[in-house]
Amino acid sequence: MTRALVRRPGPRLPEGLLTHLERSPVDVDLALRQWEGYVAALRAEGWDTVEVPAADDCPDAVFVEDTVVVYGDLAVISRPGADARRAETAATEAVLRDLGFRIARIEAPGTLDGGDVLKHGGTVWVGLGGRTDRDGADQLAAHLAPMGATVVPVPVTKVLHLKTAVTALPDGTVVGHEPLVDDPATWERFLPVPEESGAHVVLLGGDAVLMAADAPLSRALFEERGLRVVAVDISEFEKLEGCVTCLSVRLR
Ligand SMILES: CN(C)C(=N)NCCC[C@H](N)C(=O)O
Repeated sequence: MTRALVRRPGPRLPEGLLTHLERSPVDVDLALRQWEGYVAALRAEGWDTVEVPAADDCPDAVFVEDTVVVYGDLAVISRPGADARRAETAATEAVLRDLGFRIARIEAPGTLDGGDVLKHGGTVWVGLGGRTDRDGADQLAAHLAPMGATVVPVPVTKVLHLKTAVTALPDGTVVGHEPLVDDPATWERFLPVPEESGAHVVLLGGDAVLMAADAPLSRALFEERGLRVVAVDISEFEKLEGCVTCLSVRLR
């Protein structure tokens, strides 16, 4: 079964944290319609979506990816690097527990955001930067080692999260917008993309990827490689340093 966690945006979305961008007005109604479009796109591709109850007091709760790292049947509940986001994890934990996942946690003083964790084929790259520290990465490595995963820490200095800089295509090629990637040589197969949001793909299964609608040149590159692209408009979330990966957690 293919399922994905999602979390509805709340009325305080425009107050979401910003680190690298200037604040610009966020249209809450448009954001909700865009979120519904995102969820509909997942469903149309065969994903059952499970809603973590909304957290209207937490402006950034819609970015559910940051609250957990799921690996097989294990859910490692994060300890977000931003204090303001710590309250978001409890509801994610409750939902995953109910779904039958084993639960582990990143404990204080370590910090780790799910957006800093890129998994592909048994390797787990963890971005060390403003949100995730060495202790958090070490704790994640200890939780995942019994499952055969290798954690590779990598620096993140130019953007918020590792997955703001890079994600992986279905064949493991890592895609990134070079000016925002600390060290493209980290990955044996690295494909530079011309747009910042072209660096963000959600793997939908097979050769299908979900990406933002505002990266047509990157989309064309992916299509030339034989990928089927589903594009969604997420402009209101991009204003808050979000991207397509942040809005869901795929459970396989
Ligand atoms: C891969 N990305 C970018 C994420 N997983 N999360 C984005 C969180 C954005 C939020 N305003 C914040 O600053 O926390």
